[in-house]
Amino acid sequence: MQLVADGLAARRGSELVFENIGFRLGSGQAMAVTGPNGAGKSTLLRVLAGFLRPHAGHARIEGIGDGPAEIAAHCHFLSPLNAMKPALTVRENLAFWRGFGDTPSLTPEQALEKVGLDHVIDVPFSDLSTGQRRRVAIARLFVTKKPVWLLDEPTSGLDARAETAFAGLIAEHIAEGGIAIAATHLPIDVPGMKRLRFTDGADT
Ligand SMILES: Nc1ncnc2c1ncn2[C@@H]1O[C@H](COP(=O)(O)OP(=O)(O)OP(=O)(O)O)[C@@H](O)[C@H]1O
Repeated sequence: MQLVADGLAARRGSELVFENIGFRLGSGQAMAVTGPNGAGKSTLLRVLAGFLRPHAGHARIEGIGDGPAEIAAHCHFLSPLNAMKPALTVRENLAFWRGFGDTPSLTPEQALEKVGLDHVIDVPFSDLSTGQRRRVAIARLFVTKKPVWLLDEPTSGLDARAETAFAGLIAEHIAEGGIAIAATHLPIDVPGMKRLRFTDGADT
């Protein structure tokens, strides 16, 4: 499996955010996307996930198909907003996401163990701390299995220990043949991680 971007350009409103972005990531590879605020890192992830139509170029997962629906079905998108319902408990939120995907994987209990948070399983999401919310959002990556992880500022709000643990989870995911792309301002210590740097304006 390969995630391929060819000559990608994206607009937000009338603004050209970036152009001419190309890369190829195979199974077992991870890439960090870095650059200043507003450079287009989140926009790139949204284009890759199929949420935004590129202005030019295209993205595809070779071996799967290149339609936006096929790509979306094979990607987890971890947004800074966490995508959890505040009034539901952690268990209920993770059970919802587990039922939502095509390929259920770990149970909510097992996924929470991955992020060291099994003790909050029956707590409403709204009662968690910022870092705990982020860790529950990370646990979502494990309740359904998808080979491509698109991670927008995944370690924001995490303490140093949780940051290291999450780098280990990414390393585990790619060792099992997955692909991960993280838009980040904070270094993520995954051995062999590739880099794509956006400069102010748009090019690499
Ligand atoms: N929903 C939106 N509607 C219109 N313009 C947007 C929208 N979201 C982002 N933009 C614009 O697109 C450009 C790129 O934003 P993007 O969020 O991709 O940057 P980023 O590199 O992820 O920034 P940050 O480091 O602050 O997260 C910015 O100029 C921003 O103002």
